[in-house]
Amino acid sequence: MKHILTDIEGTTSSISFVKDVLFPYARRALPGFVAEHGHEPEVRHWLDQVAAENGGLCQDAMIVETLQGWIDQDRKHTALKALQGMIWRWGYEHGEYRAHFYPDAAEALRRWHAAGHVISVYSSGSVPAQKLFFAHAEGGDLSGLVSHWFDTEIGGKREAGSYRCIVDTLGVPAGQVLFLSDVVEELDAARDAGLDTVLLDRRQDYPRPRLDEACHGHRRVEDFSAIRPGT
Ligand SMILES: CSCCC(=O)C(=O)COP(=O)(O)O
Ligand SMILES: [Mg+2]
Repeated sequence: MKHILTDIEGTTSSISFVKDVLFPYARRALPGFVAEHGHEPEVRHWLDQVAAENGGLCQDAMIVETLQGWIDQDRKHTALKALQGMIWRWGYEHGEYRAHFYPDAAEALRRWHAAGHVISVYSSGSVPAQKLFFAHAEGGDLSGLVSHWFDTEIGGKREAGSYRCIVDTLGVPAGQVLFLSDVVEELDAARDAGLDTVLLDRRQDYPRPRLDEACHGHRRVEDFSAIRPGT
């Protein structure tokens, strides 16, 4: 059976949900979260990393400002993603929002799982954030469909080495893994590592279709119903 490795934002779920709901929520909650939890070792570890990487920022207010700037720039920094995940937990658990999934994606993930395909996730969102996202999916908990979770602690999504590490962890030949993403550079890296690839080019996220050379030779689909994982 084929292993399916999927991205989240722009692939299973809309970019707008992440940019217009999750990011602003984290941006607003960040100062209060750092004031309340900044002394906890798990939080302090990431705050100190941000401080050290930015010339030794000495006040939490400066770290918060740096992190808010990164949210505005959509930086996929591991420390920011870890802290965002901790903040989003409260919002999910208190019903502030549910994670958006395109119906075709939720349906295909259920069908592929039932058919025996192994499903894994690779997203810039931290692993705890990914698990929350799937557990609080709009149409019901999807977390039980996923066997393995990967984030940027394994490496950047545009680096072939990350996909080699993922394939090693999965313990299957690279050619048996199908990677789904909306970002061509991520698919290029996965293909360099020997994975099969499909580009998600959803009209809701990318109003102008990416055709021909913009697809870099990756198979292009507009939703999950057109994907056949094979055997
Ligand atoms: C799953 S957590 C919310 C998504 C997120 O923070 C993010 O950066 C998503 O990036 P992706 O790699 O899934 O495109
Ligand atoms: Mg994406």
